[in-house]
Amino acid sequence: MKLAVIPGDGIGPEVVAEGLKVLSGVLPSVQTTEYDLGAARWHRTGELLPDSVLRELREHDAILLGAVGDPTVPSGILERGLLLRLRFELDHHVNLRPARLYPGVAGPLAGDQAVDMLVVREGTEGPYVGNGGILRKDTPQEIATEVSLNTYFGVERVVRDAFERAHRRPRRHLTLVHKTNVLTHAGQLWSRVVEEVSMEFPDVSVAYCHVDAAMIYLVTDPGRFDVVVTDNLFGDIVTDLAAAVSGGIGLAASGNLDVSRTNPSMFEPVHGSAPDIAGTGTADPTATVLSVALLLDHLGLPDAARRVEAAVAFDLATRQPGAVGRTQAIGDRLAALASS
Ligand SMILES: NC(=O)c1ccc[n+]([C@@H]2O[C@H](COP(=O)([O-])OP(=O)(O)OC[C@H]3O[C@@H](n4cnc5c(N)ncnc54)[C@H](O)[C@@H]3O)[C@@H](O)[C@H]2O)c1
Ligand SMILES: CC(C)[C@H](C(=O)O)[C@@H](O)C(=O)O
Ligand SMILES: [Mg+2]
Repeated sequence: MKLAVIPGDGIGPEVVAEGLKVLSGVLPSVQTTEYDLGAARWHRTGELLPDSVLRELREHDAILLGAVGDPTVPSGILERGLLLRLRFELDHHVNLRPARLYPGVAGPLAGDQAVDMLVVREGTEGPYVGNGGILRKDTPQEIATEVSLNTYFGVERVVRDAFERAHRRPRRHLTLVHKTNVLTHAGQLWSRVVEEVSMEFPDVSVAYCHVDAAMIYLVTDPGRFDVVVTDNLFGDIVTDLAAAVSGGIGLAASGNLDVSRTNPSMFEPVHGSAPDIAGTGTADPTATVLSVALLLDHLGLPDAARRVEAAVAFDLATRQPGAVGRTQAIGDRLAALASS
């Protein structure tokens, strides 16, 4: 298995080091190649993602990424020019983001709320495509637009993937999260496609929820969600809240998948480079380790994936309440548990 590794910025390299410890424990044959991409390279050379590097990345079976983004680089340069360029060039149209409250983890919600959901976020369309611009810049008449792109092709393939995943889960329930009462053009397309594809999955029950109300239910009644399918921007926001109600952003994993397998898929924690804690050794590497489990599943190694998840479950169930974790200590423990 040839894995490209992009540690990136801030806590990215810290959590990726622990993810790789766990991965090499369960899959000793893994061959890794590290790519120096991110703020340091941009400062040094002005490069974000050279075409030659992109070509090399395509030769790998998968990519593991830490995080990108740095306070010394103008906002959006690394995010658009590196991270989103990777997702778009490699056609990562399904952004898989599970959120599960593990036993023993103290979530912020009152009572014993169960959280076990899978957000299937569209990854290559929506307002993320950069469709827009600025007119009359730096004048009082300035106009900025970001036009959300939604194609039948793009919506259908992610909705279909979400139904297939819902069909394989015990609860077989799918919720479309959107804002069809206001974004009527895109909303009609998403609703119609969900209705159409649902005909092929009669065993999957379907619900609809406006995104604003979904924020209420994520806090008051998260158990109502099983698979959630949504667009790129709503999915970004929904998954940070889903992470928060599942014990924190330090536990939230993701996979950016090219379901057709034409290009390597990319696995990364949901969180960013966390400049506020970078270098303190306190970043939780669990999100990266759970992203490694998603990677193993994607590569057809479910036994190894389950061992990694079981290691995380055991670690979370036995962590000292309130103790601030140390990145390396958590990684060492997870690596030992997963490979024992
Ligand atoms: N996939 C990515 O590479 C990605 C994702 C989100 C944000 N970003 C970028 O990261 C930078 C910082 O963004 P932000 O502050 O909005 O979001 P962030 O996710 O980096 O941090 C939000 C909060 O969560 C905490 N946090 C994040 N990861 C943690 C971990 N593993 N363990 C413990 N605490 C953790 C941080 O300390 C911070 O308080 C920005 O440049 C942003 O664009 C990148
Ligand atoms: C950094 C940014 C481009 C990215 C996104 O919006 O997708 C991040 O927030 C994420 O959730 O992976
Ligand atoms: Mg995000």
